[in-house]
Amino acid sequence: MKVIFLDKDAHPFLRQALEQDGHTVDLHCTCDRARILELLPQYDGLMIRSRFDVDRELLDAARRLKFVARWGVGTDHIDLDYARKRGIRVFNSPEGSKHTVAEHTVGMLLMLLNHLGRADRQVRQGKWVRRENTGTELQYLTVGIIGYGNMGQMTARRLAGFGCKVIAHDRFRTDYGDDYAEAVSLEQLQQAADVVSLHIFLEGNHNYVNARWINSFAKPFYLINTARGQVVHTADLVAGIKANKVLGAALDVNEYEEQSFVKLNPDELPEPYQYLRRSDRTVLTPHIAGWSVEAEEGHARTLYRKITEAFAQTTTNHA
Ligand SMILES: NC(=O)C1=CN([C@@H]2O[C@H](COP(=O)(O)OP(=O)(O)OC[C@H]3O[C@@H](n4cnc5c(N)ncnc54)[C@H](OP(=O)(O)O)[C@@H]3O)[C@@H](O)[C@H]2O)C=CC1
Ligand SMILES: O=C(O)C(=O)CO
Repeated sequence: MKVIFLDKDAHPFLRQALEQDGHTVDLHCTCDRARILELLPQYDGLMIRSRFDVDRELLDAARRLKFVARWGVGTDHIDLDYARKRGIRVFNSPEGSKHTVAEHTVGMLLMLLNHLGRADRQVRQGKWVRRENTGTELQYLTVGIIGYGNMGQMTARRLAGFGCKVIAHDRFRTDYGDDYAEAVSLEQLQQAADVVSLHIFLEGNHNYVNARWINSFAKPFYLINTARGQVVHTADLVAGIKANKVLGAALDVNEYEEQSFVKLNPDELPEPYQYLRRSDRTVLTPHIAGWSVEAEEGHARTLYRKITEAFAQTTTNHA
């Protein structure tokens, strides 16, 4: 097979293993989309993170494409229905990043509960503030996980060690097959949770966190979002923080990240986002929950396994 890689920073394992199996791998990392459309007809496989939308136009250009290997998890930029119709397999690699997402989630939660971001900034500015930075112990809290898939399960497993109560709501499943979280309905979660961590995908979940959803909680709560920015309606979240319905928010993703940090000055973003930047009750990270040294190799090995299992043309010992 001929495979085109659109990411020069990808861990070398996948490329090397495919080459050792006799496939050809070409790196085209700096091309723009127009050039990729010209190149694609020659390729059987496409390896991509999230640089371009893998939409109908791109899939049509790739006349002999057999697979798309999504280096990472979210497939919201891939037209999965059309790929399926064309018989193109789509592989992703949640096995690679589920541990680091879980650790990042817990890290952000600890930052919120213990005011670590603010305290760090204050000490750097020469301020020694203690009472205002008094923490809240996780062990006495109930953490509600929304979406009990790869990331949700790993987060529950990490949280179990802190002694807190972990409950989880997943839209279809009620038997989780583990002891880390108790399965509950959304309404039960909204009654009990002190912390909510979002681990749902974007499809069908735009503005999932909105004013009505926030106001349905029995108690003020902390919100963590490592899923997708557009799952949260930012203006409604800010209103919730101002009304003390939301005690704090840790966001690794935000609804403006695509159009802003790539193309615009963050200072030009709308006011709700400026509020999140100014507030002491937020923790903001640049969509890095899924990034760790170990995850990179994990993505490479996972995709190699999935590609070779699907096409079963080679027998190797790499995986
Ligand atoms: N910040 C980062 O760097 C990273 C972010 N992510 C993001 O994390 C998210 C989760 O990934 P992953 O755990 O692999 O996804 P999974 O598909 O494994 O899990 C998501 C779960 O959420 C459930 N679900 C979807 N919508 C709802 C809803 N409205 N209410 C309750 N449950 C719902 C799904 O149910 P069902 O399948 O039954 O429909 C599924 O069980 C994705 O958006 C992904 O892109 C992932 C890696 C890194
Ligand atoms: O893999 C994903 O879905 C990510 O968001 C990583 O950047």
